[in-house]
Amino acid sequence: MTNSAVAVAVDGLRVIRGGREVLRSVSFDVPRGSVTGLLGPSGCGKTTLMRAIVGVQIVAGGTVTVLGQPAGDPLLRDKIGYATQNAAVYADLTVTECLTYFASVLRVDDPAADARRVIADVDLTDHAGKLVGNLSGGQRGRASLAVALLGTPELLVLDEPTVGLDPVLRDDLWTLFHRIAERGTTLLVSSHVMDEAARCDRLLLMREGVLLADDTPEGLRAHTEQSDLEQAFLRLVRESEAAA
Ligand SMILES: Nc1ncnc2c1ncn2[C@@H]1O[C@H](COP(=O)(O)OP(=O)(O)OP(=O)(O)O)[C@@H](O)[C@H]1O
Repeated sequence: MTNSAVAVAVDGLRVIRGGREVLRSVSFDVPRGSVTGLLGPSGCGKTTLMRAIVGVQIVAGGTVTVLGQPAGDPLLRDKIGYATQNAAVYADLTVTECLTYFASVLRVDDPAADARRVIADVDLTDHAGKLVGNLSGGQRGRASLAVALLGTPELLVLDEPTVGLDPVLRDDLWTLFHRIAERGTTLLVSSHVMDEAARCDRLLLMREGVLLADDTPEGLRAHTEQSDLEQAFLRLVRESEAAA
C-alpha cells in the first residue's frame, strides 16, 4: 500500500497499562476509505488501541502514524472524529443545542445545518428537541456518535457504537458507516459482536493484546475454511494457542 492509500499505520505498538503489557507488538495498516472492524473479546485491548490512534494513550514502543502524521499531532485535531464508549454529551442541553454547540466549537461553516445533518444521520430527528438527560441509553449513545460525525473528519474512530442497540438501528448505523466511507472517510469501528464482522471491508481480530488476523471477511473465511466468521475467529484462536 502506498502512503497516500493508508489512513492509519501501526508498527510494533506496545502499551503497558496497570503494569501489564496490554498491546504486544501490534502492526497493521488501515486503508483509506474503508470500514475496518476491530473485533475481539472484552478486555483484549480494542479501546487501548483506539486511544493510541487518537493520540491519548502513553505508548511503551512502536509507532502510530495517522493521515501521515504521528498520532496526537495537533494537525490531526479536526481531522479525526472519536466516539468513546461513554456518552460525551451534556445532559442539560437538548440534542439540537448540544450538537450545535459542538459544531460551533469545531468552527464548521453552518453549525445549525451541520447539527441537523448529523442528528438525521443517527436517526434522532424525532428527539432533537429533547433534553439529552431524558434520552434512553441507546439514544444518548447515538447523540454522542453524532458529535463524532460533525464537520468533515477524514478518520472516524468509533468505540462500540452499536452496543445496546436493537437490530434495526444497528443495521441502519452500518449502512450509514458505509455511506460515510463512500465519501472517502476512513472508519475504524470496534465491536465484540462477531456478527458485525461481516459488515466490514476489513477485519482486525484481536485477542489478549495480540493481533490474530488482518484480513477481509472473505480472506478470513478462505484461510480458516469456515463460512461463519465466529467459527473462523475460534479457529484462529486455536491455531495461535497450538503455536504457543
Ligand atoms: N486505566 C487502566 N488501568 C489499568 N489497566 C487498564 C486500564 N484500562 C484498561 N486496562 C486493561 O487493559 C486491557 C485492555 O483494555 P481495553 O479497555 O483496551 O479492552 P477492550 O478490548 O476495549 O475491552 P471492552 O470490549 O470491554 O471495552 C484490559 O486488561 C484492561 O483491564
